[in-house]
Amino acid sequence: MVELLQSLRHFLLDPKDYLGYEGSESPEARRLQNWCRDVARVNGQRLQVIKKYGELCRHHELFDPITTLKEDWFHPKIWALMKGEEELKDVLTEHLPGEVYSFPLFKEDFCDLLLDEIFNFYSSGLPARRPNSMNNYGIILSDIGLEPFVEKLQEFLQKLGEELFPGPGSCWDGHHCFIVRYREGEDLGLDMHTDDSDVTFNVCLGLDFAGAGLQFCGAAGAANHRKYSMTYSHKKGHCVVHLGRKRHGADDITSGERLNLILWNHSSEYRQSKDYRMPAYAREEAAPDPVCLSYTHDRDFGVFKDYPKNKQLFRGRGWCPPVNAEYAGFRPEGSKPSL
Ligand SMILES: O=C(O)CCC(=O)C(=O)O
Ligand SMILES: [Fe+2]
Repeated sequence: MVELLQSLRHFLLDPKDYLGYEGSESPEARRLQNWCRDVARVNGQRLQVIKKYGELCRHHELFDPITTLKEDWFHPKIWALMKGEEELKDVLTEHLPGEVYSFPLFKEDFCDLLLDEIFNFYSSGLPARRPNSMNNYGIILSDIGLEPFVEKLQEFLQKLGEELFPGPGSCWDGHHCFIVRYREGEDLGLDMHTDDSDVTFNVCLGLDFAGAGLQFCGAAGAANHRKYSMTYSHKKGHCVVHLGRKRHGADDITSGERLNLILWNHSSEYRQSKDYRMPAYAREEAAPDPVCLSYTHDRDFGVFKDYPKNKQLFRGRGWCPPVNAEYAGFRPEGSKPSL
């Protein structure tokens, strides 16, 4: 153990020396040097923002690394479940066994408090990275000083993950937690996708809105990957939890504004398993359901739908389905139907 920690320390302090690249001008050494420089720059900027926002934040209790989560933030049913005073079946709605569930997580007052903090960050004018390539208006919570809150929340939800999704829901040791925001003139909805997450929690924080159903299709690699399974309707304070590999997407908001907290959980242990490293990829059972099509991922999107405005650049970039998983009668976009 001591040796392992010493090696880790050596690598973190001086990766070039650790890997024997010191003094070398090889492409690998240069790549490593550039990578270290980029990571240091991004991390430096992030720490600056956290420090500055520490002086501007409104709800200090959210940022405190020491104190535990407050009972008063949580819906009484989930709190009681975690204390062993409620039964799972009385707290949880099972939408798709082993794949999608929902439950009340936060009290409405706590959603308002969290949103007050988020809007305060927006109005601070401090820079924030976008949570992923698809959400352009969200915030990564660790980037504004809320990493301790995210860690405590993940720990709080771990038992539930383990019970509902043995494997992907076990032994979480990483997270990516962010706010997504949808309103007129900004992002309206989200294309069909799977998450870089083993298990995803998605909590609606408000505000008032219409539309924005969360559509679920099949799991990546399953014969029904692009077949419709259900629509979840968001409710303030309620959380939907699903396998990251389940294909899902958000309908456009038709009025109002929606902000959700998304918690992606990673389990290194699960990621070393055969199930994760060598997943079976079944042939698709039939042509996709239109609601399950993705303009960012699918090779046949244009066969069934017109590309949305400003999304033409994705044409021809899709990978799904892989060649060996094509359904009978598949044709990629741009090809002529056979007579
Ligand atoms: O907008 C939503 O509710 C879903 C967001 C989502 O799936 C994601 O960010 O990965
Ligand atoms: Fe997602």
